[in-house]
Amino acid sequence: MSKFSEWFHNILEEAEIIDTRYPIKGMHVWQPQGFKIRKHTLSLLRELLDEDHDEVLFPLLIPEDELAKEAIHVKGFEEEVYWITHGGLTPLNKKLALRPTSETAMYPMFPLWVRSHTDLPMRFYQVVNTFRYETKHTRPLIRVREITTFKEAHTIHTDSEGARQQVERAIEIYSSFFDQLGIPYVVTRRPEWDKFPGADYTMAFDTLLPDGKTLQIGTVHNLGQTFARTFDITYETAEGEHEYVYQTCYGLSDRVIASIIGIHGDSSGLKLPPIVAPYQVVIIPVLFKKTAQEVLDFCKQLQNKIKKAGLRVHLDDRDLRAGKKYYEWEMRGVPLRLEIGPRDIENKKMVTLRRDTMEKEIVDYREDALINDLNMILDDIARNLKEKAWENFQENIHPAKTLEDAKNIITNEKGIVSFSWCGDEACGIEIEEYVTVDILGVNEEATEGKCINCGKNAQHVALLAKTY
Ligand SMILES: Nc1ncnc2c1ncn2[C@@H]1O[C@H](COS(=O)(=O)NC(=O)[C@@H](N)CS)[C@@H](O)[C@H]1O
Ligand SMILES: [Mg+2]
Ligand SMILES: [Zn+2]
Repeated sequence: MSKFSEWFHNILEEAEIIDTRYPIKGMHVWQPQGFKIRKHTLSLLRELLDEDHDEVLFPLLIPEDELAKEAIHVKGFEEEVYWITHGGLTPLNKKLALRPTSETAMYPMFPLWVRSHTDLPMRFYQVVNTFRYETKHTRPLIRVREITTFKEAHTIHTDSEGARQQVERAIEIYSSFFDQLGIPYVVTRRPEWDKFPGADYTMAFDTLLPDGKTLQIGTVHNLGQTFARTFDITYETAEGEHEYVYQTCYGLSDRVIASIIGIHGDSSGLKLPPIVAPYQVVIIPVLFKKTAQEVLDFCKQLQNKIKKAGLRVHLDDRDLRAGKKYYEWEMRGVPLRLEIGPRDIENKKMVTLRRDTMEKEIVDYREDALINDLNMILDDIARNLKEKAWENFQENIHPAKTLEDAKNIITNEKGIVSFSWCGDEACGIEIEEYVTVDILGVNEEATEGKCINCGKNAQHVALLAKTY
């Protein structure tokens, strides 16, 4: 996968995921196949969030003075904000920002919603497009200027313990989400110098793409009371006092879909986890002159049976060579293919091809157990995709004893380097400069050992990697 970037761009085009020919850099079109994958990914995410969040929808535009209120936050975004300056031919007396994220759209409204401690906790999320004028190299789904699939959650709590617990809860939700997609990840606390602008601390999910670079696929921020003070979000305590609230926010984006494609894909194309596949099963009838009608009739009722059981199934009865059909559905990543010919019907057999292993099998066609048999295979495909992805991920985490080791690993193998770190900012910046990549953060406390750079006692096991 040394040519991962080329492979990635090709498969987006060939599998008709998105069309990057839209005439604005960093903004792309979701085509039907990609849109379906996105739709199924989002329905899985909503299922997880709807447990204890309420979905809302805020305006896209943010008044300039609201955006500017939180100094650190606006500093972090001032180079990335798109502005609206006119309504038709009329210049606006107040510029309007396109949301880069929605803290400054939502938080001016929260004082109108939050009155008493009995109103809390509140947990909202929205799935919207956000806009960031990314100056670094844009890449489809990975670093875009219109983030079309931005899920942002924003929660409000009476005390810091509530916010801390919500951060843990968000990490559980994201872990379950990525686990169901078979995407491996490491969770770290971002270094002070790389946290979300305005946050007390940032927890981040990083995965690894086949070119050995990590991709930040989700972040959870503990905002403390910073935004509450800026936007005057207070609640009345049981004792009739007024206290500032504590907040968290956590976000995911199109990068989740980039990871599904990039991590599970292979040289034949997409390999989709059944849970997000537009078609989970494709039926290919093997047609000969004499028996074509009989086979087609059989496959039609097979398709109806599978559809009725709630599986997404497609019958490809086009007048095309079978081999052409096999190539296409393998490229589009359909998890399971059934090939049905006249002899199979006679012998009560069917030929299955699993996209994850590319293994063909002749299995019994068991009329009454068919749906169960198919679900067993699909579940096994999901499990196998996840296992293979985690194996590969873990193989690419390398411990480094010295800075030299770290630099060599990053230069030769890329991947993720784990090392002992004192946790001191100046030392951390020195390490980043020497190894010329980012410290992802710390993900567990170190008990013994010396800092890889300054020799002081190590406080943490830290990770570093070349990132997107
Ligand atoms: N230009 C971009 N293209 C694609 N995904 C992006 C881009 N910028 C950020 N993301 C993704 O969006 C996630 C959330 O963005 S963020 O800035 O870290 N956090 C927020 O905006 C907070 N308001 C939480 S919702 C990031 O973890 C990253 O996965
Ligand atoms: Mg950014
Ligand atoms: Zn150190």
